[in-house]
Amino acid sequence: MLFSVTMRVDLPTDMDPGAKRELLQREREYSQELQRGGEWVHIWRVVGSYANISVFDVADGDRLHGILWNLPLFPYMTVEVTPLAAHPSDIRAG
Ligand SMILES: O=C(O)CC1=CCC(=O)O1
Repeated sequence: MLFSVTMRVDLPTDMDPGAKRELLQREREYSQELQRGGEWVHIWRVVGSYANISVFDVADGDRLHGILWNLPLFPYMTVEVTPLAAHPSDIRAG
């Protein structure tokens, strides 16, 4: 199943710089592992925002929930999930 996920990040302005660096490093490693595994298909920065739009290809909503819940940045995120379906006008669809 394909999902579009918008993640908005709001870190506390007074967060310890070392803790912030470590958190962002863990987030990057976690994300890149899922990208290499094929479940995190796209990640795009939203221009002008500390936010991304990502596309996930996962078995079901439970799997996506598990992935999102375990994001190191999850406690500092607002997440919006949109399930995707094939569009009949897509020229790539058989
Ligand atoms: O910077 C972001 O948009 C938050 C994020 C999610 C995965 C990642 O590597 O960074």
